[in-house]
Amino acid sequence: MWRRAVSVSHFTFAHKSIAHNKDVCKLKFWETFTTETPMKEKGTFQRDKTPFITFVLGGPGSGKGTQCMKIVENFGFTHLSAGDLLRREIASNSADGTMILNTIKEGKIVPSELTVRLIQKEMESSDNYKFLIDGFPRSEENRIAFEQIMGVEPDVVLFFDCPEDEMVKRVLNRNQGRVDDNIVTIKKRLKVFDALNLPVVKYYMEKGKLYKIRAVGSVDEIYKQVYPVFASLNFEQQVRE
Ligand SMILES: Nc1ncnc2c1ncn2[C@@H]1O[C@H](COP(=O)(O)OP(=O)(O)OP(=O)(O)O)[C@@H](O)[C@H]1O
Ligand SMILES: O=c1ccn([C@@H]2O[C@H](COP(=O)(O)O)[C@@H](O)[C@H]2O)c(=O)[nH]1
Ligand SMILES: [Mg+2]
Repeated sequence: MWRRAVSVSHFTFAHKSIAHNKDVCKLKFWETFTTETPMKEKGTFQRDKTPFITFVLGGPGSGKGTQCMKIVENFGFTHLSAGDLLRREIASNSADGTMILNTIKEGKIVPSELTVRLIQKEMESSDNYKFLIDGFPRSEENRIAFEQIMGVEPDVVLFFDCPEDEMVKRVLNRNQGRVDDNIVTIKKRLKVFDALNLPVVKYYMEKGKLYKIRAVGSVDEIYKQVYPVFASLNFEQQVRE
């Protein structure tokens, strides 16, 4: 099992509060939004090098992917977008492709074990040890499955807090041909986010691992809040010419 090498307890600007407090405890609704099946077995992730894992959370269109690209450039992380891994499964006509496509179209959550196995495969085949896991965990089920299968927890959790009207505007303007970038699915994704993802945000806030980023303004303005989180960890930065 991987063991933690870097403690986050020395961070100087811990998270204080989250928006939508009234919405964070709606776990009982999870069955409405997920195609979850029970976990079959517990396991642990075997690898030589201790990983440094950052979960990147936030609603649809909050700018997770955009900010991850900048973190990769400055700090040499490997970016694993759970949504991209699932879309790759669809594109490769895998056995689960149709189920994944239908789940994404409905804005629901793909069974945890499937997503965790995709992330696990990418992490285990990577030479890197620093990972940004973008758009995961989407629910407490996801979080628990990751911990059980991988045997590790994240070191840092970023939460991009963005007003709904701004998220909707960004998603509708994204123009990347995604099947879920339409107003009907966006409304469903926002409901799922409130009901299932915010409890995960709350969990990591209570664990002292959460960094809430106010995700409004320009990309660079937002990144000014993100940069110090990683700079404070003394990662050797990539020098770009
Ligand atoms: N600060 C910003 N201001 C305006 N537009 C932005 C900003 N950040 C990102 N965008 C744009 O908004 C859209 C959504 O951003 P992005 O794909 O990074 O969000 P995301 O959180 O990864 O969304 P999803 O969860 O749907 O994958 C993109 O078209 C991106 O270029
Ligand atoms: O862990 C995950 C991540 C994503 N999904 C499904 O994919 C879409 C799109 O995800 P993005 O992060 O916005 O790219 C999401 O709405 C879910 O349907 C998932 O099930 N589990
Ligand atoms: Mg994204």
